[in-house]
Amino acid sequence: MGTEGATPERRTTRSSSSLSKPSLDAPKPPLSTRPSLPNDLLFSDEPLSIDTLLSNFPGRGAQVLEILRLIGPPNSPMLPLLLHGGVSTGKTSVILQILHHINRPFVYTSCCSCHSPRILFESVLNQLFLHRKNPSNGYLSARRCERASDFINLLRDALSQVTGSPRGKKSKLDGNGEMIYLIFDNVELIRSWNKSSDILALLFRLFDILNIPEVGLIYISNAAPDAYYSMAGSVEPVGVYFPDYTVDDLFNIFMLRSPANRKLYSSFLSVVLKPFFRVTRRIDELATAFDPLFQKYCEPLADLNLVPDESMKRRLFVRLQPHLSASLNETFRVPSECSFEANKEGTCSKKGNIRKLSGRETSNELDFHMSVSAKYLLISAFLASRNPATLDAALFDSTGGSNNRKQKKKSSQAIMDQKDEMAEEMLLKGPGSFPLERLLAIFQCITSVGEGTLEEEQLEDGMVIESGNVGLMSDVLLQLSTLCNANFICKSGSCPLEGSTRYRSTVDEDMALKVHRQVRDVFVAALIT
Ligand SMILES: Nc1ncnc2c1ncn2[C@@H]1O[C@H](COP(=O)(O)OP(=O)(O)OP(=O)(O)O)[C@@H](O)[C@H]1O
Repeated sequence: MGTEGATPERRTTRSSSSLSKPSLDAPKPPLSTRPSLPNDLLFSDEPLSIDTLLSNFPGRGAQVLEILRLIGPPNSPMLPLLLHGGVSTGKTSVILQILHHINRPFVYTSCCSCHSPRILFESVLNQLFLHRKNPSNGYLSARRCERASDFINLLRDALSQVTGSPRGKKSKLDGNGEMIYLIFDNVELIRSWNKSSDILALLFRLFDILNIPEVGLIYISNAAPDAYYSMAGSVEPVGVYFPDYTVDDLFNIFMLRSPANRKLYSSFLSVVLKPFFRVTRRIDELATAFDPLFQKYCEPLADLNLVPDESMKRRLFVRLQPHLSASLNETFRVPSECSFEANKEGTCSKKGNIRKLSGRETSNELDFHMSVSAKYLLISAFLASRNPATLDAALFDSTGGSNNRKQKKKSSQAIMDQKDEMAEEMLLKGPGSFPLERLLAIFQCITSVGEGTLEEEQLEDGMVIESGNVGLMSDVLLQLSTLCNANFICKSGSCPLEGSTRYRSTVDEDMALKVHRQVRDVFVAALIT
């Protein structure tokens, strides 16, 4: 039951005992699935102890404790939560194991397998109605839940049955209501659905719309909270950020999965982890690369229980080295292409959207054609998303940047220091949104600096694409719309105060650098890196 919306291979059936509070005499029937834990360590229906929970997630202690604090005791209402961070940072597995630990009922729906509002609505309702569509619970098999109003009505009915909260009345948590959590995973994918803003607005306003304190809402997203800030109702979700793992975190995470011989696996990790860390920090990608490499590493060993000494480690390493390079190339190549494909198709693939690369051996080639002004616009959007607006005055002058080369020489050290300080903060927050005016101002600034380069490129190409800055500016809105359609820039809702649309760059540093290499502007390079 309740597998719609969930990634099927991750879930097993949740037992009824795990769904009702231990204090209740008669356990309620199951509501949704107990997920099989993604690291395959825990399948037990017994609640997890806090120690087990924490030890299952190296590097996530702070997030686990923070979420537990925000969820609170069994009968206390909670504010909606938004768990956000990069791909494979443990958001889903952490929240599911937390619910296993606190042993409370929940409904889990992943937008990865929904594709449309109807499937999303029905996934939630199916879990709540135990897949029984019949007249007695008002959920008819012939009826498709297409409309938001139907969804809300049916959801209220189902929730009031589950929580004991009176239908249509504002209930007060008095210890009798059963707390239930609705989890919506990968909500960033909704942004590529039809009428995405309506459905996002509905989901993020459920707290206000339902007004049932026994319902806890938990959203999980790869995108940062301000992608949704205009969607939230009067109550904005409380954000919990899942940063990328450090190399030590990854070592501890992989040691959890280690085979019988921990010393052998540890010596293997000490060889492979650092080079791979420069290419990817994603656990799924690392695991895919490490499994065959570990087999290669062990091949010369007759006894797998052997504890390798230093000379043995060296021999194993030398033998592994060619496989290591090949595997590194493979890991580097495949996801970069996936990531680009995802962008090109305007889809936001679950595993291929955000790459945190620190490797610099990237090709200078873009596999597609883009006009010069589109390239500058893409770079401008990247800068606007990555740099706080407060730095603009320091980075770009009011003359449109024509004095920037000189100014940069004088104050580059101060600016770079300021940039360094802010870089870390920006990295933590993820790409920010910006208004059109700011994008145009940056665009104007960097195109006026890059005019010489532009002419060169036009001659190289053998045709005149645009003539100077005036030409660049004239079709900038057209280019913006093209970049939005190609998903290099996305609209991130409108500012409630100004009412104007805001944008966000979706490209990573690697892509921005490739584009920059094509326009070859020193000033831009200094800004990006
Ligand atoms: N700290 C950790 N310790 C052990 N395993 C982890 C940890 N973090 C993530 N994993 C494992 O990495 C894999 C991906 O985790 P998960 O799906 O929870 O990440 P996510 O942030 O929800 O990813 P996405 O954004 O793609 O949905 C799972 O197999 C999970 O068990």
